[in-house]
Amino acid sequence: MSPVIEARGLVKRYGRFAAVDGIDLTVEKGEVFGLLGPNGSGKTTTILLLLGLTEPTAGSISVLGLDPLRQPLAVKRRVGYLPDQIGFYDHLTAWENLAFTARLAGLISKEAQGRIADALGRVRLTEVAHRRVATFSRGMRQRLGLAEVLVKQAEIAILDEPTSGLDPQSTQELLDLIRELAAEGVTFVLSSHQLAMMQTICGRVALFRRGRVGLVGRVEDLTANVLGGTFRIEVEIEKADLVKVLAGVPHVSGLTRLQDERWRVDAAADVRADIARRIIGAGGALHSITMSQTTLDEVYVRFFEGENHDVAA
Ligand SMILES: Nc1ncnc2c1ncn2[C@@H]1O[C@H](COP(=O)(O)OP(=O)(O)OP(=O)(O)O)[C@@H](O)[C@H]1O
Repeated sequence: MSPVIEARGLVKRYGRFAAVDGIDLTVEKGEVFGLLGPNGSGKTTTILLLLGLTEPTAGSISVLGLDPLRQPLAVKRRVGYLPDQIGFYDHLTAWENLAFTARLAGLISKEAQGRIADALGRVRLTEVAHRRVATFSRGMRQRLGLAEVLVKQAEIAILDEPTSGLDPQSTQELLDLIRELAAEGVTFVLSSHQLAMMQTICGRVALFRRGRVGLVGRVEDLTANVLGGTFRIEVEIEKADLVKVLAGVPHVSGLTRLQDERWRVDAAADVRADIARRIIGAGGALHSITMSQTTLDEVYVRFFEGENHDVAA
């Protein structure tokens, strides 16, 4: 494991208000790491701290082994940042915008030409390379943002709401590109409220709550932590009392009646075979037994609903 981002005890205060209130974060090389949380929970402030765009009140940050505050230019050179509204020069073409990026990255012209052509090819913008960016759709702008990451060969890309406003196909294309680049070792930090998208792309996510990271981990692990069961099994039965049938079955953590004979079982393991055997053994009729994946959406809703229960570690 080689961490590319490490934050310890990070605090950012505005006056007496702590926008970031003691965050510890470790992101490994090649990870796709998600920042989630309600508006105002501190995600953007954390990103600004990582980029050296604002000064921490306390704590330490290391990005690619650099201190963003002391070495902001080195960090900017090696980290790509795509804010919600990516700022391109609209009156310039895609190619010209990337040429500008290349110049800032200190590339000589010949090397820049090759990289720009390759990057535009990878993000499928070759055909519109010489069109003004003002005419680009949001999906094209997002892809051009990733082309920038490619041109400067950024090792980390931080993307804010990368798929908001994109149609399903453009979303898919962007996510495929992110996956490809992550497989090549680029580390991604994504901040988004689109939970279903985050669940498909992020290896780990951090749930922010009032300036702190309440939970961090793989979605499956958060599920176990927040919902008490990783596996959700739906059972449709007849002529059996599921409450009695399941009494004492190992790994079962919850039972909810959804409709007359439809039940949901929460369990810490895949206990479908065991459940089926017991229902038949009790003389019941088993109409269906299916397992559904818990969504990040449910984890999120339950986590923030549970403010008073304080499920956070
Ligand atoms: N420059 C500032 N001065 C004062 N307060 C600020 C400043 N920047 C951010 N804040 C406050 O810090 C808190 C955290 O803001 P931040 O933008 O980090 O939240 P966020 O999680 O990114 O929210 P969103 O999901 O809306 O992007 C908010 O209450 C915000 O009002």
